[in-house]
Amino acid sequence: MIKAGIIGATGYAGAELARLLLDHPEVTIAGASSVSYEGKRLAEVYPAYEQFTDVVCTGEDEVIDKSDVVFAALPAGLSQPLAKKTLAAGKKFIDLGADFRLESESAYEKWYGHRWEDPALQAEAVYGMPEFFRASIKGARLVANPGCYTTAVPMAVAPLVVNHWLVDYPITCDCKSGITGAGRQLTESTHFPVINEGCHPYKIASHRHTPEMEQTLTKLAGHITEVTFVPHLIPVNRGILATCYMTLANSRTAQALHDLYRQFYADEPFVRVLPEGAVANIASVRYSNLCDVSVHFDPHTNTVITVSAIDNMVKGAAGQAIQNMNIIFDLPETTGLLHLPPAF
Ligand SMILES: NC(=O)C1=CN([C@@H]2O[C@H](COP(=O)(O)OP(=O)(O)OC[C@H]3O[C@@H](n4cnc5c(N)ncnc54)[C@H](OP(=O)(O)O)[C@@H]3O)[C@@H](O)[C@H]2O)C=CC1
Ligand SMILES: CC(=O)N[C@@H](CCC(=O)OP(=O)(O)O)C(=O)O
Repeated sequence: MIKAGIIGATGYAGAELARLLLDHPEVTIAGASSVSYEGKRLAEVYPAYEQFTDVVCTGEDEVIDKSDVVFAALPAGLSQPLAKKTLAAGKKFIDLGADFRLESESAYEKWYGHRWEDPALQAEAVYGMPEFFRASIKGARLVANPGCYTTAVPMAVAPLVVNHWLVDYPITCDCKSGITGAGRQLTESTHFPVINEGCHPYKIASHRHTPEMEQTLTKLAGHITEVTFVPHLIPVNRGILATCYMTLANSRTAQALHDLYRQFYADEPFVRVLPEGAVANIASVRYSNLCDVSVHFDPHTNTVITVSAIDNMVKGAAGQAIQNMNIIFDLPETTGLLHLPPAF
């Protein structure tokens, strides 16, 4: 069995990792860390886990000592020293935060306000989006797991970007997120009466996921690819919906667009390209590692509109991290991750 440790186990992403790892047939949870709840059982923090785990929250070093693979689900800036310690101890490190995602130190400093502590470690980190970068994840010691919006948007647009079917950049990305995307800490802007019955655009054209999306899409396209990204908070617990608008370089039929998407994702176990006429919806991917993608065409303006839906806690965080772990440990990629979403 693989011994997995979770640093930041009491946060939303850490707790979701625990839920999924408890269901993974090749893993035991060897340790979980918390500063606020040190000495408490994780099931005391999350009563839903009572009788499923006895794991007790400890300090970070104890988790690293006991684990073969360490997942970190911490606020930005805290993972760098932990990754160094974990790798020095001969173990693997998967970071759910942003400390190793950006390939430019100045971009990391600009958007996250921290410096790189060890450029060699940054150079070693691989970006953990299996659908696009699977080969580099195999054998990696340090994986930067993508953010939630930065998973949903590339999934929605990659077939068109990779095959150079688009004429117009930037790509317009209109995204919605469930409230768990903001983490467990209560803030004024995530308070129930503020969120409930609303739909709040925020950080319009100034969100820190913009450079991360552009980094991924630029790699896939082979040339600079920009996005105009507007996130919105909506009153649901889970889910990211990305609606992306793009202009085609040449006129294409709706059939050709569907064929392109179906072929591109044909071998991807977690991507469902929906039949023509169906529309991706966050309700249909809840609690699963699935990404639903639907493709739509407006012949009047030669605009293609694609919609992707993921669960931000699963494919947008903990599930994708476990998918990366499966690849690193040479397990079938779907191990412990094939959960059917509830129908309603
Ligand atoms: N929520 C989401 O949908 C997604 C989140 N992520 C990323 O995952 C990471 C965790 O996010 P999320 O779970 O939402 O955040 P939460 O705020 O819910 O949890 C943060 C965790 O970090 C711990 N923590 C906070 N400050 C410190 C500190 N100074 N030292 C040690 N531990 C600390 C907290 O533990 P305690 O108080 O118990 O010590 C808690 O376990 C972030 O980097 C986030 O960007 C990525 C994709 C999606
Ligand atoms: C709703 C909400 O607040 N979402 C978060 C993104 C969550 C995420 O993916 O976090 P990181 O990429 O920072 O790890 C935000 O907008 O910053």
